[in-house]
Amino acid sequence: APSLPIAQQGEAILAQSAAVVTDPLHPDIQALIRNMQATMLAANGVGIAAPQVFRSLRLIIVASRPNPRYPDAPLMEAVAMINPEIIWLSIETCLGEEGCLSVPGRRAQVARAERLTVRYLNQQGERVEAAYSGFVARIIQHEMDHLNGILFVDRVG
Ligand SMILES: O=C(O)C[C@@H](Cc1ccccc1)[C@H](O)SCc1ccccc1
Ligand SMILES: [Zn+2]
Repeated sequence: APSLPIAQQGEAILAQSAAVVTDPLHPDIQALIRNMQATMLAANGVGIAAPQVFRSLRLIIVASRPNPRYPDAPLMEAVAMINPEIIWLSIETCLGEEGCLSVPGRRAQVARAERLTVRYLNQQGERVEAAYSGFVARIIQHEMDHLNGILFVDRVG
């Protein structure tokens, strides 16, 4: 699958709220998921949201793996989350360093909820509810922000 161009900070699409995916099993959506995964891997990302590849759709890929900043991050299979909704966020938050494929060269400490529960449709169109914590929860919150037109730099004082 080809690597797609990544929208950079300043592109209008990154500040918009993305649209709900109406047909998760549509071939276009299945192809987009494959292309987003390839794009994320080529860019050494641990996540990516559809608006970042110029598709204003509520679709994210989450793929934590150990990295210099988070050496104990879990190694996980990339998971596609279609129409994700965070249905619970812990009150406890934690600070962690973030970067963004759309804001190259910037790193900042961002406060995020330590734990969350997310409801989404998986690549097979099945409803899933799952709990996450730590770095994976951070990635999900970062990617959900992209679906709502928010960049991590908007959250830094
Ligand atoms: O731009 C994106 O959405 C992908 C980010 C995801 C991310 C979310 C939270 C914390 C860090 C990154 C990219 O993966 S940025 C590259 C990267 C990878 C590992 C650690 C930090 C930054
Ligand atoms: Zn980002």
